[in-house]
Amino acid sequence: MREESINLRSHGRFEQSYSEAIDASGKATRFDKAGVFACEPDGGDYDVAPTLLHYMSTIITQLPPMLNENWDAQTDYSISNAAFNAKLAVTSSGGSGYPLHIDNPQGLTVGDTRKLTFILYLNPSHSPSQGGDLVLHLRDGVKVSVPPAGGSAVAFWSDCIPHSVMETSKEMEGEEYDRYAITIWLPTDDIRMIHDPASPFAGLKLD
Ligand SMILES: O=C(O)CCC(=O)C(=O)O
Ligand SMILES: [Fe+2]
Repeated sequence: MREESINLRSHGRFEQSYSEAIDASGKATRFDKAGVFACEPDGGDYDVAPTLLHYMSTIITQLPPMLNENWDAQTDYSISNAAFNAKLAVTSSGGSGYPLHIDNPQGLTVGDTRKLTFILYLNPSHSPSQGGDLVLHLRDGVKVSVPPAGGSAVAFWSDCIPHSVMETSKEMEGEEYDRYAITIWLPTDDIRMIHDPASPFAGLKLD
């Protein structure tokens, strides 16, 4: 899938990636993420990236029912397989990263029902010295680092888990060190689960 991602890139399918910062009044401002480029693969990419598209459709159809059968009555997150969005992102080698953010900070105020962020890393030759770890900022200052090693996958709540991507190493430049990841966001069918104050992760802040 890394090869397919590189081929999509050489077909000009990646664009500068941006994020939104939310100020105290709740207003969102866009800013570019330096050295990060993204592509939203769709059916038209099938010829170039068939494995990626099969993978995406397998996650979208199989992950929600697998998760949903495990919830109990109090915590039924009702992950949906009716809709999704997916993004292939490359974070360039040589010092690029993502600032601390929450994927779905605004939630229902902007009609965003994304609940689960699922990421698969496409970096089979990753070594720890390349940097680019995903860092999840949990309660009580607990931070969990996930190296973006090929084949590793991580999932977290889109509406409440602050996370960042550490800079890729400035000493290791070159295409072979570019950090590829595919992210799939799954919404919930139960909108009460978005920014649910009863969630054990409610109220985590970006600091
Ligand atoms: O690639 C990663 O590890 C995280 C990406 C991310 O945070 C995002 O796309 O919102
Ligand atoms: Fe994110």
